[in-house]
Amino acid sequence: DSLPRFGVPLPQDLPNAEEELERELDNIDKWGMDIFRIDMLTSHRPLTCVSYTLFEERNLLKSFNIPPKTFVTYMLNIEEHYNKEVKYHNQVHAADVTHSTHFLLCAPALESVFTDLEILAALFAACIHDVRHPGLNNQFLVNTNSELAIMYNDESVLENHSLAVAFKLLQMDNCNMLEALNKKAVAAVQKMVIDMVLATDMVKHMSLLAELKTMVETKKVAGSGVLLLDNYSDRIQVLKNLLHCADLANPAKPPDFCQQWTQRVMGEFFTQGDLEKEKKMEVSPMMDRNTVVVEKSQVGFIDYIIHPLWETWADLVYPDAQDILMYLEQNREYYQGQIRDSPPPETA
Ligand SMILES: O[C@@H](CN1CCOCC1)Cn1nccc1-c1ccc(OC(F)F)c(OC2CCCC2)c1
Ligand SMILES: [Mg+2]
Ligand SMILES: [Zn+2]
Repeated sequence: DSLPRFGVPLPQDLPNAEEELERELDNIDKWGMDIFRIDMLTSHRPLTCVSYTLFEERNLLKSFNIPPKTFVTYMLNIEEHYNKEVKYHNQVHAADVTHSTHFLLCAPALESVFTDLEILAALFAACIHDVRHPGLNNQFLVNTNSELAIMYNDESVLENHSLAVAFKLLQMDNCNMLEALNKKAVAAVQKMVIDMVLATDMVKHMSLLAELKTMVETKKVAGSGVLLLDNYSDRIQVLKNLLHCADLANPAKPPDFCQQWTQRVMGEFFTQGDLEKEKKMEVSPMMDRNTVVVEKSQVGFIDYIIHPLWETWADLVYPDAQDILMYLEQNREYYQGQIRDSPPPETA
């Protein structure tokens, strides 16, 4: 039983789904790839389709003797363990972050900087980084003394849970995509994946950004312009920031994608806010559907979190991320313009 061409069976009711999907996947090396259309064309299995396409394109299945059937079985299993009812932290977000991770790894400034093992670890981390996300944030799980918060002693609860689930699923029948790697390589991948996924916890944001800024100030560059990273600590620090950037890339995407992501995340946040109200808890900031001004929140999010992070990343890989910064500034202007009675843009 051979695998379908893109790893996943396509919807029967769409006559030319395969050629439509091929057309979308032709953009896999572009920032503007339409992950929402790929979600539709794959009957909501974008993660398996995108990860399979990327691993094939990067020749990682052959390099690490990963049987394609095992890879697809594991990824479909991981995809099943993303929660379809959750509006933002579902398999479409995971596929988007995996694609963004791939794109950022393609930066000329990072050319031949990372080994195939490190690239495998980064893509794997992106695929699994939010698996089994309940659509509730760490603070809520801690405040409600949830099973998960108790299990992980209130520390990076969601991130620890996603990692544990991902490595547990690896042990299921015909799912161990790392079976051909030697013990040392498996241990190295596992450590890198743990370090990267734990770094996606937003509480780590400020310290991660501070380290990135220091790295930019002291960055060593080879004659060819590629980054010189000669120890694990520097290498994993760049990979942690790369995944964190990919996780926080929505405001740096083309406007219509940015706006779709905003709708999804507000849907998830308001659902949590409603639950907090129901439980007579204090409603979290940005989660009260009766008081949040979405456009203002997005401008603040971009100004205080997203732009500082992406500006620093763009410095690190200069001049590679300039068009990403352009989308970010475009989206900021859009939201600023949407704020009622906001001052008109200065005329030139
Ligand atoms: O929660 C966010 C950071 N906190 C920092 C403290 O203040 C509240 C927001 C980051 N985060 N974590 C998970 C998902 C997201 C997250 C991802 C895309 C978001 O917006 C858009 F790009 F789609 C997003 O927007 C929220 C709502 C308005 C402003 C922030 C949030
Ligand atoms: Mg997360
Ligand atoms: Zn995420």
